[in-house]
Amino acid sequence: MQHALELAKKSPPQPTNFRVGAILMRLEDGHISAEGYTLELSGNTHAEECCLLKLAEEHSTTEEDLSTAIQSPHVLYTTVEPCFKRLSGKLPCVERILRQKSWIKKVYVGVLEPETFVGKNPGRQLLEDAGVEVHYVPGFEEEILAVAAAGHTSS
Ligand SMILES: Nc1nc(=O)c(N)c(NC[C@H](O)[C@H](O)[C@H](O)COP(=O)(O)O)[nH]1
Ligand SMILES: [Zn+2]
Repeated sequence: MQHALELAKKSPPQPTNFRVGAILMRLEDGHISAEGYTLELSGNTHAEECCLLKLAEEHSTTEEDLSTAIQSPHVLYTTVEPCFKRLSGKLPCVERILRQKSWIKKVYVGVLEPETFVGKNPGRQLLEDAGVEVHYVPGFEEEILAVAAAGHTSS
């Protein structure tokens, strides 16, 4: 989670989203298959989205078809829990993860999504219902939120 937080710090501060870092780690050996942070790739991307897009690129496939290219189970670390709704209307990360539930078996989150933009985030339940475990990693909340909201007007 510390590594994901370092990634989040690379994200350009914006008032309209959170700065998030994410890592896709292979379960069997801890190999980092992909990592990303908010807005790393063009197109108003989320950190989790960047991980999937970069991995798809690496396997010469699309994000949608990634589950045909990846077999070994992975865990996703993300400093802020995956979004279930986006003000931009782009596909939320919970949906993106559900498409990959054959190989993304667990999601570790550093904080639950603050209600700043879209209110309560029921994404965790959707993931658990689909068989993707969601684990909360305590101890990083304060720093994760400070980084995530760095682009917001100081409240
Ligand atoms: N888990 C997560 N990873 C991210 O990389 C990111 N930026 C958010 N942020 C959640 C927040 O709810 C959305 O950023 C707003 O709803 C605006 O939506 P867009 O980002 O413009 O699609 N959440
Ligand atoms: Zn998202």
